[in-house]
Amino acid sequence: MAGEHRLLLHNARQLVLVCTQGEKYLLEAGMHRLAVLDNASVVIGKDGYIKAIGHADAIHRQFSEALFEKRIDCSGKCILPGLVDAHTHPVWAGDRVHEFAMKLAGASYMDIHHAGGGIHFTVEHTQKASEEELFNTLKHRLLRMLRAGTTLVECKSGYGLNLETELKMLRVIERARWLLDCNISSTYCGAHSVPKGKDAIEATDDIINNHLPKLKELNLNGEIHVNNIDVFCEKGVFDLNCTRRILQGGKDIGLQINFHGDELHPMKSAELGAELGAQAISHLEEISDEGITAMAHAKCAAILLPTTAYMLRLKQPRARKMLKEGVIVALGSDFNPNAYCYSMPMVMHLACVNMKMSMKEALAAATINAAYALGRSNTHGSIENGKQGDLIIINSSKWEHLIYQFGGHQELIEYVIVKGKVVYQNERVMGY
Ligand SMILES: N=CN[C@@H](CCC(=O)O)C(=O)O
Ligand SMILES: [Zn+2]
Repeated sequence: MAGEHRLLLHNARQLVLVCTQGEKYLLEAGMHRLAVLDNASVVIGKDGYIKAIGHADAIHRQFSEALFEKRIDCSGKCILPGLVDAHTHPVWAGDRVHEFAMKLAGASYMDIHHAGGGIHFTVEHTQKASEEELFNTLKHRLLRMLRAGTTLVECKSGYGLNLETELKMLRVIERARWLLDCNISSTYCGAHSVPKGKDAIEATDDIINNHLPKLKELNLNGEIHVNNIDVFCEKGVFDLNCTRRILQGGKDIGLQINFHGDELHPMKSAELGAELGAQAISHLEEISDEGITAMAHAKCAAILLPTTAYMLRLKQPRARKMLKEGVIVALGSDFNPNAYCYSMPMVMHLACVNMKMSMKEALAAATINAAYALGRSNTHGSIENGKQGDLIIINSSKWEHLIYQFGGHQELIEYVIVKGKVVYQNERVMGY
C-alpha cells in the first residue's frame, strides 16, 4: 500500500493484541484467550491511529511501496498495548515517608487519619503549594509512569477539599493533558476526606451546592475537562447516604461515577455503585457476595489496587471470585503519598502473586479492562485497527517477562509510543 505513514514496527517476535473483535472489556474466559500474534508487524498512520496489523511478511508485501516517517526493527522483541493505570492520585505536595515508618511500627491507616495525618497532612501541604509547583511534580510523576509503560492514566484531585484548591488541582491536571504525551482521564475527588471544621453532611452540602455547579460551568466553557466523580465511601469518612448524594450530583452534571468503596470496612459500596450505574469502583477488599453479583450485572468494573492491600497489609480483594462471577476486573497503581508506586508492571506482578490472577488476566486487567473502567476502551487498551497507536516494545521474546521480572521494567521497556510517536527510548550504557 503506497502513501505516507507515521510508523512501522516490523517483525516483532510477539505482538500482544489483547483482543481482536472490538471488545469493550474481557471477562475471565476472554482474558484466558488473550490474542497474541507471532512474527508480526504494525503500521500507524499520520493521524496516530493503527492502520494495519498482521504477519510480518504480509505487512511487508502490503506496504512495500509505502513511506514511513520511522521504522523500528522489533526482531526478537515484543510489542504490547500501552498500559492503562485506572487509579492514581498524582497531584500533591509533601511526602509521607514518616507515616510509612509509623505504619511499619504498627499504626493503621485510620489511626493516622483520625490523628490528623494521612490525607489531612497532604491536604495541608497541597493547599499551600503553588500551581507551578504542583504542575512540576505532576509532570515528573507522569514521566516516570510513562517510562514504566503507562500511556493512559486516571488522575484524581482530592487533596484540596475546598473549592479553590480542588480547582487548582484540576487545572494542573488539565495543563498536563495538553502539554504532556500521556493520555489523561481527569477525576474530581473533592469528597476524598471530610475537611477540618466540617462534618460529612456539611461537606456533602458544600460539594453539591458549590463545587458541582462550578465544575459544570468550567466543563461547559472548556476551561477544564473533568471525566469522573469520586468519593471515599468509608466508615468515618463519607457514609453511604452522603456518597449517594454526591455521586448522583456528579452524574447529573455528566460525570462518570468511579469511586473508592468497600476498602477498610464493608459499606455496601458495590451495591450502591451498581444501582447508580457507576462505571467503576476501586479497592473492594471488603466487598460482599451480593456486591459482586450486583457489579457483574451492572457491568461496573472493579479496579483492584494490589499496592494498597500490600502496603497496608489488608486482606486481598477477592479477584478470583469476582472473575468467576463475571465482574470486569481492572487494575490501578493507586499512586499516592501512602502507596508510592508508579509501575503497572509491578502492579501486575503483585496481582498475580497476591490476588492469584494469571499473567494473561493481569495484562487484560491493565489494558482493555482498565480502559473500560475509564470509558475509553473504544480507543485504548488493545492493538486493533482504528485504535490509538499507543504501544510499548520490550526487549524480550516473551511478553510475560514484563510481569515476571519484578522491578525489571526499567531495563525491559525499550520504547514507549503514543499516537505513533516515540515518547521514550531507553538509554543504553555506552560501551557494553
Ligand atoms: N483510600 C483513599 N484514598 C487513597 C489514599 C489516599 C491517601 O492516603 O493519601 C487510596 O486510594 O489508597
Ligand atoms: Zn485512591
